[in-house]
Parts: sequence; C-alpha cells; structure tokens
Amino acid sequence: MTQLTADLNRSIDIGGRQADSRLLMAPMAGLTHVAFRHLAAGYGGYGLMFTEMCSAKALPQENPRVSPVFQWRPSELPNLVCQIFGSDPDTMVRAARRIESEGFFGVDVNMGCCVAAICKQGAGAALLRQPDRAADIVAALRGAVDIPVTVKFRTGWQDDPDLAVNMARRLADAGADALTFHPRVAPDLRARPPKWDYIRAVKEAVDIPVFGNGEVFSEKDCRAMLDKTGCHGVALGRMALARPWIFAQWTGGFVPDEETYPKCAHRMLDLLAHYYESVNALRRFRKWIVYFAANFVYGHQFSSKVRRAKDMDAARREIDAFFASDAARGSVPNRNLFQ
Ligand SMILES: Cc1cc2nc3c(=O)[nH]c(=O)nc-3n(C[C@H](O)[C@H](O)[C@H](O)COP(=O)(O)O)c2cc1C
Repeated sequence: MTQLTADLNRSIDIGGRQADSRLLMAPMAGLTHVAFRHLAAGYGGYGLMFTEMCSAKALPQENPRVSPVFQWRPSELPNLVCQIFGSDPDTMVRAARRIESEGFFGVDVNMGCCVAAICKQGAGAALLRQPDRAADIVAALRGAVDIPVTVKFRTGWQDDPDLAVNMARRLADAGADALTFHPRVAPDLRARPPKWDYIRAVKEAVDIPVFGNGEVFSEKDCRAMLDKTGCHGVALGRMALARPWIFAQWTGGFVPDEETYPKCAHRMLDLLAHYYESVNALRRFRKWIVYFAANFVYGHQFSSKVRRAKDMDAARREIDAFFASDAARGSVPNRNLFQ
C-alpha cells in the first residue's frame, strides 16, 4: 500500500458523521448526475460524492422521478451530499430540510459558481461579495438541520488570500462542518493555475476539515496538494470525469487495464439510457465524453466524432469504432482538450 493510499483511507469526521476516505468527488453541473455517480460507485473508493448544484428555490417541490438534478439511488445516500445554490436563508432552509428528510449525508452550499445567471440571483460566488449574508445562510442551515452543513467556495473576486481566510472563519463561526476550497478568483474559469498556498492559509485559519480542490490530475498532484497545503482531504473534479475509477485506484489499489476504458464508456451509455430519455441521455454523454476522450492521444478526434453522433446508437458505434482502432493513451488526461 502506498503512503497516499494510507493517508486517503483515514476516515474523517464531518459534523458527527464519518466519511471513509478523504478523496471526494466535487460537484459538477450537468456531470455529477445520478448516472455518472452510479458509474463511479461501481468502482468505489470515494469518501463522499456531491450532486450537481440544485436550485434551493426549486428543490422543495422537486419530484425525484422526473427531476434531472434531484435524483439519486437510495444506496448512495449515506455518502451523498446535495449541493444547493441560492441567496435567501429561508429558501435555503426549506431546501436543506427536504435534503435532510430524504436521507442525504449532508447539504453543501455553492459559493463558487460564477456563471452570470447564478450570480445575478446573488447566489454562488456572488455570496463571496456579501460575507454577512453568506454567514447568515450557514447559520440558518445550522439551526434548521442536524445533518452536516458544508460549503464549497473559491478565493473571492480579488486575488487576495485574506479574503478567503476571512470568509472561511466567518463560515466556520456560523456553524459550517467542513469546507471545500478552490483557490481561484471569480470569474477565473480555470484559465490560470489555482494557488494552492491559499489552501494552507484557509486550513490553518479554521478548526473544521478543509478539502483542497483544483488541478489534481495524478497521484503526484494529490500527494503534493496534501503535503503543501496540509488539507484534510482532496476533492477531485475533472479527473473524476476522465477516470471515474480514480478513487478506487488511489484509495483501493484498483489497476485499470485495456478493458477498463471501453467498458467504462459503454457503462456510461447504458446508465444514461437507464436514467434519462434519449435526448437528455445523449446531451449528457456528449458533455462527459470531452473529459473521457482526453485520456487518449487522438482524443480530440474521438470526442468530436462522438459529439456529432445523432443518437445514442450512433454514439455507441463511435465508441466501438474508436476502441477497435489504436486507442493509444497518455499517462494523464490531456488538459488542452477541456476547460
Ligand atoms: C463542467 C463543470 C461544472 C461544475 N459545476 C460545479 C457546481 O455545480 N458546483 C460547484 O461547486 N462547482 C462546480 N464546478 C467546479 C468543480 O467542482 C471544481 O471546483 C473545479 O472543476 C476545479 O477542480 P478540478 O481541477 O479538480 O476539476 C464545476 C466544474 C466543471 C468543470
């Protein structure tokens, strides 16, 4: 067993509940849906997974049988955190109560999304401009539910680590049980490298678990993030999309082989077809394939062909054709192929 495996496999207490590993799957809109989580769960090895962000306003009325985002398998609830976005504490409380009543591990507040449609509502990263409101939301949730309340946030709107440190203290004082911190300014859409040294500053400022996030694409990166920042664990975003078995690989010694890649693509198609009707299944497959295709030397052509597929059968034929050819791989996903 490597030291990384041993370190990641230490369980961690989050607000009185345990996560068995310190490697988390970060929330990603349009991607960490029920089908992708089912795919990743087949390999295992993660401590917690996060849903895509869900509107706090819509959530109390959502019907899991038809909702594209508020949908889950009962067996994943003990390790599943539902992420919500919103700006009004009462609305957030109503959503959190529903999340608690459904049996999720916890509720996470999105304070990182800088998409205009979200920020215009005062939600996501807009809350970083309003620390009082951000703290009010966390305090309201803390008072309303017993499940862990966590926050995912980024540096802020200026490149100043003090902003992140102050925000982390406010959130912890308001009752947050853990933080996931992505050290980038808003609206920097992953164009510049994240500043991992800010993660250390945040971790040292609070007494709750801090999970580092941003640009971890190899075991070496993961080791470096833990060592350089002292963070309690790591949340993986795009690497989890490219290699959904990465949690099992780093925490459980799973060794991918030649068959792992085509089987994974087929399983994703099958699961999407199971959970969504064909148009939405294909839309989600096209979105995911960009990350998965980055594993391959000719990934750009592969992903372009799949994204042009007119239906799920055509997408499956492209997958078969690609793996019947020379599907040569790089050691890490080619980051030029995705944002
Ligand atoms: C397509 C996409 C969608 C995302 N959606 C969300 C989201 O809904 N909520 C959130 O907190 N972060 C979201 N993020 C940010 C990721 O959780 C993560 O912070 C970011 O990708 C950096 O981590 P990585 O370098 O490991 O990918 C999203 C990222 C991507 C690429």
